[in-house]
Amino acid sequence: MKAKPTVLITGASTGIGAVYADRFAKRGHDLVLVARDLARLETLSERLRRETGANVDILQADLTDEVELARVESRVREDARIGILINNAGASAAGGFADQTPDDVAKLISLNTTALTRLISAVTPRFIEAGAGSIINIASVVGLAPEFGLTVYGATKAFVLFLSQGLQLELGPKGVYVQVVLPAATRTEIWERSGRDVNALPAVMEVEELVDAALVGFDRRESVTIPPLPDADQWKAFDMARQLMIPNYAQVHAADRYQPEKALAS
Ligand SMILES: NC(=O)C1=CN([C@@H]2O[C@H](COP(=O)(O)OP(=O)(O)OC[C@H]3O[C@@H](n4cnc5c(N)ncnc54)[C@H](OP(=O)(O)O)[C@@H]3O)[C@@H](O)[C@H]2O)C=CC1
Ligand SMILES: N[C@@H](C=O)C(=O)O
Repeated sequence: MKAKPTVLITGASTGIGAVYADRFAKRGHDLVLVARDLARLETLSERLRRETGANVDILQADLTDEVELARVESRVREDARIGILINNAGASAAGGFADQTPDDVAKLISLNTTALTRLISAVTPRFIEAGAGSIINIASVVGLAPEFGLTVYGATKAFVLFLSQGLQLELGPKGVYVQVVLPAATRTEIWERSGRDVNALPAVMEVEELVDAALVGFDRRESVTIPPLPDADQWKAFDMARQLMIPNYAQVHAADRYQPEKALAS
């Protein structure tokens, strides 16, 4: 029987990534776990080896560090057993845009977008060659809602959504499946790490429920999975409205409302 693909998960030391690790190990996959906290990665990998018999490798890396990121890129580029890449590592930042320093902002962009994109870029040629492979990108509903006030974080998640949708169009026909997952507030350390009190939120999903729901979407080969959204038709209508505008962008002239003579008259 053909071996199940190995799953490389970034941000696997805790939270959403650690639950993905648990679920894929229980489904019979070997794992490569990536994060900075070696002790936590070891504790998790020992448990998963013991409980499931999975082979679990650890890659300790700070994905905002170019040299350490390059090691993870080499691994996904060269290890032909890795057939599923889960780009989960991510962080938020305390305060609003004006409270965040240029360094805070750069670090957030580097982790949430640059590292994620570089890993996809490293793995893609191999997946295309194989005509198979899956990429799961963890975005956020915050990427759809500037109203939440997490401006740079939300912008990175909007990037992840757009990137994933573009990759679905480009790589889908080549046999590569790309899923983007948009959780809403989920009980993990991200809140405390970014100076927010999770208990002050109006509704919080437990992390196991979030991951199990995202995996239902994965098994259905959904392109966009929004576990907390009760009515899937709302997303479909939103995406359809976007697509309906596309043919209207091809114009030789600016719209009437921007014609200077008409603008003056109105
Ligand atoms: N929880 C929520 O409410 C929501 C979360 N998300 C997204 O889900 C993903 C997972 O977040 P969540 O589990 O909640 O957060 P956690 O803070 O619980 O976990 C984040 C994970 O990313 C790792 N990580 C953080 N910084 C780095 C780094 N520089 N290099 C490598 N690994 C790093 C952490 O490990 P270590 O510290 O060991 O490096 C940890 O394993 C993120 O992309 C987040 O944006 C989306 C919507 C809602
Ligand atoms: N993790 C949250 C923000 O910090 C979210 O994406 O809802």
